[in-house]
Parts: sequence; structure tokens; C-alpha cells
Amino acid sequence: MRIGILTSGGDCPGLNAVIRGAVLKGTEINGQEFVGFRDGWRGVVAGDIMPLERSDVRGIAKQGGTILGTSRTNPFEGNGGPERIQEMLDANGIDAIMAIGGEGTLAAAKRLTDAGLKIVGVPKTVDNDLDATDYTFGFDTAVEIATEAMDRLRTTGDSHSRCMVAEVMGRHVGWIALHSGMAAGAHAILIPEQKTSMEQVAEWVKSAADRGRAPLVVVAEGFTPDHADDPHSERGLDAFGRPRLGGIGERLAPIIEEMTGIETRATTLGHIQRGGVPTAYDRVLATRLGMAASDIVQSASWGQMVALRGTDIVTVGFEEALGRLKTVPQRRYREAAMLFG
Ligand SMILES: Nc1ncnc2c1ncn2[C@@H]1O[C@H](COP(=O)(O)OP(=O)(O)O)[C@@H](O)[C@H]1O
Ligand SMILES: O=P(O)(O)OC[C@H]1O[C@](O)(COP(=O)(O)O)[C@@H](O)[C@@H]1O
Ligand SMILES: [Mg+2]
Repeated sequence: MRIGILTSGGDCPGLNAVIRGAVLKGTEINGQEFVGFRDGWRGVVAGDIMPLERSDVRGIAKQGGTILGTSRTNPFEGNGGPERIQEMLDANGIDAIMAIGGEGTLAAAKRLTDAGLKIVGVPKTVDNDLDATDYTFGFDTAVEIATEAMDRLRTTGDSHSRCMVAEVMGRHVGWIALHSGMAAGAHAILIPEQKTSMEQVAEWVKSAADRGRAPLVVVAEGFTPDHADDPHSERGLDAFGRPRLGGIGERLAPIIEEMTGIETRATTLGHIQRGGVPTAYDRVLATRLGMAASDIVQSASWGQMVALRGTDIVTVGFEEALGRLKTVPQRRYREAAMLFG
């Protein structure tokens, strides 16, 4: 069996560990061969293929990014579509595709599988918002980076008696904000799932300042204040037509300063959260998912993806994977909010 691997959508730390896990298990145990598609579905549509042998994945588990490159190409557009892709696979002797990506990548994979292509999936999202898996690789690394940044913001905030606003990723869900904010002892955490008034934010900030603390406010980029209708976006649309988020922290800082009288500074962490080496936890999770993905190709489980349930790697269908976003439950938000202010 010859398998083509692709990574698609936004990158995150751990993608290379998945590739290595799949190639090692596949070549050493399952008798498989591998090639890589460059830049996600773009490489599939264009037949842009690179070698992927055991020696090509040496030492890459600790490398950030993806050695295959990524894109947000839609495989049904341009010269794409299931017939053309099947022709390309036949021409290159490729039997199956292993797609590593988020809900968009898996939606494309499902449509192609429904049309008869042999595809398995590995879930990828730094936001940790896929409901069919308990955790995704990259999330732990992002939380670790954000927490370290917030620890640093707190010492400079303390020195100047300022309020510090830290903006983290999280388009639809506030998992990175919730976990890094709790870890750093934030005085307010603002997430997309929870409408919050600026009066409430100002109250938390003043309460922390009254106790002699430099307030730390953590905000997810997808947070919508209760006076706005949509998340803040000022950078146009991405390749898939979605608004590019980011900048809400800079918007909130002057409002907080105005309402509290406390000098306030904002920092947007942005892509720093997605770059660099993955944590040990993410390397282990990604390696296990890659190994399991090789196994489900071996069992011809087309239309299935590997997932984490508790501490076990399991298999779920693409429909289930695409069914629902994993949002922060109210009870988790309320638990964190008990410590605000
Ligand atoms: N319904 C769909 N049909 C085909 N392709 C899709 C669909 N939805 C999303 N995509 C493709 O999925 C990819 C991006 O989605 P995803 O993997 O979720 O990553 P991200 O959320 O980081 O952008 C792109 O290649 C996009 O064109
Ligand atoms: O700058 P890019 O590559 O468009 O990505 C930014 C977006 O990707 C995300 O990190 C989500 O990506 P995931 O698909 O990994 O969950 C968002 O938090 C953010 O809005
Ligand atoms: Mg996504």
C-alpha cells in the first residue's frame, strides 16, 4: 500500500510528529510506503509530490510547522474534483490519502470519500475545538507559550501598576484563553462563548488593582463584547473567505483605561502561539495519532479519522468529527470566573 500524506489548513506544532509516527509505523510494521503532497490539497490537485521515506522523517518530531507545507486550497476548485484527483493518484501509484487537518480539511476529505476516494484523517486544530477528540496536538504547546508570555506581562505590569491585556487565538472557542488564563492567574478571561459587559470587565480590573495587583485580562480573538455583533476583524478575509480575526485586545485596552482610570497596555500573541517546538505532551499525542492513522489505512477504514478519548486512541467517522464544535462548557467558565477580580 502506497500512501500520500498531506497537511492542510493553519499549521500547528506536532504536524511533523504525526508524519513521523505514520511513516515509522507504516514502513517498519505495516509494510506501507509513503509520499508527501506539498501544501495540502494544492499538492493533491497539482500532483505535486515529494519523497517520504524513513530517512526523510529523521528527527522531525521536535520540529514546529510541517515539512510538507500547508495551504487552504479547496480540492474541488480549479483543476480539482474527485475524478481528476483519482487520475492523479492512479498515475502516481498512490492507493490512499492520509489527510491531517481541521474541520475544513476533513469536510473536503468526507466529500472526496463519498465520491469513492480512499482517505483517512488525523484531526488538527490549535484551538482544540473539534468535539470528536478530547484534545488535539498543538493546543498544549499554544497554552504553554501563552502562559509563559502572560507570566512575563505580569512582572512588567506589576512594575508599572498597569493593567495588561493579553490576546490569544481562539476563533470560535476560548480553550487557549481559559487554560492559559487560569495557569497565569488572570483577573478576567474573555471568550467567544461568553458575552461579557465592559462594566463587568472594569469591575474585575478595579477589584484586582484595589488589592494592589496589576490586573491581567486575557481575551480570545473571537470574543465579542456585549456591545458588538461580530468578533473584531480588520485584516480582510483569509483564503477560505473567513474574516481574519485579531486586534480585539488593542480595542479593549483604551476602553478599560477610560472606565477604570488605570493605564492599560495590550499585547497580541498571534502566530507565536503556533510556531516553534511542540511540548512533550503534543509530541506523544501526535506520534500516537500518526501511528494509529497508519493502522486504519491497513484496515481500510476509509472515511474514518483517529481521535483521543481519555487516554486511548480511537476511530470515528468523518460525519461525527464534523458534527459539532467543542465549546467551553458553562461549568468550566463559571469555575474559572470564581477566581476573577
Ligand atoms: N466544505 C468544504 N469542501 C471542500 N473543502 C473545504 C470545505 N471546507 C473547508 N475546505 C477546505 O479546508 C481547508 C481549511 O480548513 P481547516 O483544515 O479547517 O483549516 P483551518 O481551519 O486552519 O483553515 C482548506 O483547504 C479549505 O479550502
Ligand atoms: O493566520 P491564519 O493562518 O489565517 O490562522 C489564524 C486562525 O487559525 C486559528 O489558529 C485556528 O486554526 P485551527 O484550524 O488550527 O483551529 C484561529 O485561532 C485563527 O483565527
Ligand atoms: Mg479549522
